[in-house]
Amino acid sequence: MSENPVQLLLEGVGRVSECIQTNLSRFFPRLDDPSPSQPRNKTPLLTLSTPNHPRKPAEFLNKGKSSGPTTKEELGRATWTFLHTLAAQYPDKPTRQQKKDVKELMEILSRMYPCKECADHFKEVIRANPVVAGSHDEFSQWLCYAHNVVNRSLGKVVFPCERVDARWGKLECEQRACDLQGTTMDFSNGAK
Ligand SMILES: Cc1cc2nc3c(=O)[nH]c(=O)nc-3n(C[C@H](O)[C@H](O)[C@H](O)COP(=O)(O)OP(=O)(O)OC[C@H]3O[C@@H](n4cnc5c(N)ncnc54)[C@H](O)[C@@H]3O)c2cc1C
Repeated sequence: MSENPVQLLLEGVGRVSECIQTNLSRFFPRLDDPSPSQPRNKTPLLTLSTPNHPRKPAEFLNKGKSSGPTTKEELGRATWTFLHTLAAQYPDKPTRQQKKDVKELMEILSRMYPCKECADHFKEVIRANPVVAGSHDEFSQWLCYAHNVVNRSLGKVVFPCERVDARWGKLECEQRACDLQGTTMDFSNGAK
């Protein structure tokens, strides 16, 4: 038992909390319990973090990320990961529909990206540099260029686009099951 008064207080509150939870859980079974009739693990609904109980509250809700609202930077990194991974898997010979979809996706992003100043800036970026998506190489290079325009405007280092395929490989997926299928015949009438 610790002699530190704050520690003692926390331990006391922790015990009261566990007692309340044990009693409450008799009235409110956990939704994820596969069989209410079987004995369940006693996982408290709420835990306090003390040196003796080092569980972090809400850890399970937010794996690997500090709690709190998503920042502009986190959103940006996640979105670039999505976009560059999409480009890495974009087929060498995309279908007409895939070329149309990828352009529309960029347009939608420039209207609906959940950071208004970023969306407005991206609108200008794609207006000045229309999407080029006739092949995997074209689209991944265009995206790298567009990302660099954003990088420059934020005073960040410009990425060497000849290394884009090394940085953003295809998604790891058994037997390439995640690859987007393209076409071996191009019916696009030269549309890029
Ligand atoms: C469409 C869009 C518009 C944005 N507009 C703004 C804005 O106006 N204002 C603002 O503050 N933030 C904006 N952001 C967020 C910003 O771009 C960054 O994502 C954020 O600042 C975090 O930057 P970061 O340094 O962690 O790396 P990020 O720029 O997020 O890049 C992630 C990783 O991608 C790699 N990378 C970097 N450049 C390239 C490239 N050219 N090609 C390929 N890979 C590359 C690097 O390995 C890097 O670590 C925007 C994000 C998006 C998706």
